[in-house]
Amino acid sequence: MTTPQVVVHRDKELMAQATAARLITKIVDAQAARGTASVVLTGGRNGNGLLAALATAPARDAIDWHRLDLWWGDERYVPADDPERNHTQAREALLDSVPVDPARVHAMPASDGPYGADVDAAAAAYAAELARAAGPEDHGPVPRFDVLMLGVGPDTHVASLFPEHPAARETDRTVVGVHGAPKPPPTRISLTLPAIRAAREVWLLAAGEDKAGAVSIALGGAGGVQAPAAEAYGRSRTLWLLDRAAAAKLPSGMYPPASS
Ligand SMILES: O=C1O[C@H](COP(=O)(O)O)[C@@H](O)[C@H](O)[C@H]1O
Repeated sequence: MTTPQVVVHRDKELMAQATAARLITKIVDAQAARGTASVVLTGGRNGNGLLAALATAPARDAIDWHRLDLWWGDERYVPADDPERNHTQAREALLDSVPVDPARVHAMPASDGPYGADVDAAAAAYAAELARAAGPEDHGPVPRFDVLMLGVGPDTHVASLFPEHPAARETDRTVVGVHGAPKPPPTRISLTLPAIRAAREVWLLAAGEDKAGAVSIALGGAGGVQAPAAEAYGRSRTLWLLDRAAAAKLPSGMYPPASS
């Protein structure tokens, strides 16, 4: 487990812009070192805010978009063109305006796709796609993603791993179908904590006062079943990227002064 590092920005707009700049640098460095980069996207307000900031960042053209693999941490199991899909929202915020290679955009299956209503089969198919992408150097069933991003929900959920739900207890499978999620829509697909922990870096995003309780619980020593965000960490780095409102309930000694 890597010890979480906490960075606090003045507000959610600055947090999105600073995280976009951080992500550009990380992708460019990974492409220079290994030829390609792999990033796991998150849905939700902060994930989409980051993608929108990336879309307007002048330095976005430093990324070689053709040599970037994009995966998702979770998906709402609805039809492919549903506006609630994380993939649809990512396309609108960024992906439709940059030259990504469609073969490297690994969207999770949709409910009107080949698996129909069988979300467990859809999750197994995504696990198989991840396993095919993993090389010997990854030493496991998923690639060592360069960056895996997670929006933190007000209840401490990350991806579609909700507190006390079976998916948050999964220790074997890398991707699971989620049934009866407390946040709509109830049927979802999610990476599990073991898959999340395969990433080199895990970045947790939280902005707004409705996230302050979740941030303090997760960083205050809770377990991963009660607070899934608490046990989402990367192999070499775990970074919590917050705005002041989301950090309001943390002890001030836990992080450096917020950027102004
Ligand atoms: O439903 C979801 O919610 C979380 C957090 O979303 P937010 O709007 O509260 O920031 C998100 O991380 C997840 O990907 C998404 O499916």
